[in-house]
Amino acid sequence: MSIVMKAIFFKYRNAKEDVLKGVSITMEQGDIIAILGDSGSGKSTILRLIAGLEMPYKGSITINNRVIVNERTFIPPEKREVGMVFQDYALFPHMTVEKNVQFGLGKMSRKEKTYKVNTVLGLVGLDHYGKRYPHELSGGQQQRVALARALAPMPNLLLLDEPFSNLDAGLKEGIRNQLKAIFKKTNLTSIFVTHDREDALAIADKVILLSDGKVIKSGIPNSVIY
Ligand SMILES: Nc1ncnc2c1ncn2[C@@H]1O[C@H](COP(=O)(O)OP(=O)(O)OP(=O)(O)O)[C@@H](O)[C@H]1O
Repeated sequence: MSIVMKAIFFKYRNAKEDVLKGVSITMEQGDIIAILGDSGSGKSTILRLIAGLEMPYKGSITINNRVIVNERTFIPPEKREVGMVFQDYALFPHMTVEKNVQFGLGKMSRKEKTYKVNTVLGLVGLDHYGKRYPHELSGGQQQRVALARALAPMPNLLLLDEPFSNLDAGLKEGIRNQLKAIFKKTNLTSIFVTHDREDALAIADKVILLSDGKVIKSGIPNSVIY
């Protein structure tokens, strides 16, 4: 899954200024990309555009050489096979872990669903937690359930918005390493947004430094962050 964003310009309705001012990013299959930047620099907006929740007024995005958006094309979010994990990873409190993960799997037999749910729970190290409810889990475990839920439909691309924001320092390091291992094992292309240089250094293959809606630097973590 390679993704190419080319000269993207974007403005929110009712806003005066462009939020993205000619953003170009290239990602290769299996890459873990970190978008690093200050609050308000436009990081989440990039994810929203890739997911299809917003539309640029100029530029194009292609996934595996297929145009998903340009002046003439707009592939709707549900047809993009893109998974997303949001900042607050809201799990459904009244559903067990299994049911939470199953949510969004669409049409398939019960047997198939059970297989998928068990596979992804195994992947995130929560094999025996399927029958628990979210409030019976730690913050880090809840975050892993959210990740399992996003992985279950086997997306081509996973977008993560500040996935570590609600974790304390101790938990964070463990989860970062686990995430990296899962992504490498599945060869999943992933993009995560963070304002924390440590996160980017620890997990990314490539870092995109964003400032005021523009990419000001990109490359391997050590060449971008010091
Ligand atoms: N729905 C919206 N309507 C108008 N302006 C918006 C909307 N969402 C975001 N913005 C503005 O767009 C800019 C970029 O927001 P974005 O959420 O992409 O930044 P960010 O880098 O992810 O910030 P943070 O790290 O604080 O989440 C900000 O100035 C924000 O106020």
